[in-house]
Amino acid sequence: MGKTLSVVAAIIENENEEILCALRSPKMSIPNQWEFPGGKIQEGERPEEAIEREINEELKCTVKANTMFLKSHHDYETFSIDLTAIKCTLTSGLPTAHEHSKLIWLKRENLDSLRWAPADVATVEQLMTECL
Ligand SMILES: Nc1nc2c([nH]c(=O)n2[C@H]2C[C@H](O)[C@@H](COP(=O)(O)OP(=O)(O)OP(=O)(O)O)O2)c(=O)[nH]1
Repeated sequence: MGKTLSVVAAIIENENEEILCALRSPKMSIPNQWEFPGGKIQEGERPEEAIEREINEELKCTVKANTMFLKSHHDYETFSIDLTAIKCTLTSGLPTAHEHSKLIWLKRENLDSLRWAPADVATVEQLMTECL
């Protein structure tokens, strides 16, 4: 088993109660699969700081980290991920895809229509149970 990465991911909801979903590009690791935007926590960073930095870098907008939503662990074949999903509020600008192939807003009930990165499935399921 390879190394374990600590990764933060943003759950961003808009005024229509839709959640932002991002398609990883063919050039990224885990290509062509959907994720919640974010990235690796750097040394010395708190998860809240990491998600605010990553969203600013990747989507060219700003968010505020609100509440921790779900921590999950997933073993890929060559590495593992500790994923911390954090609910965030958009504070300025609109998310735009720079590194991703596409961004879409989806209602919770439709989240399982996408092919998610395997590490995200637990978070997707938790989000979908919130709408029951
Ligand atoms: N950002 C993000 N990464 C995820 C999710 N689910 C999942 O398995 N991953 C994986 C993909 C990558 O192997 C790793 C995060 O790397 P990344 O490429 O997004 O992070 P980064 O911007 O810090 O990476 P780098 O290219 O700057 O080194 O976690 C998710 O929901 N969001």
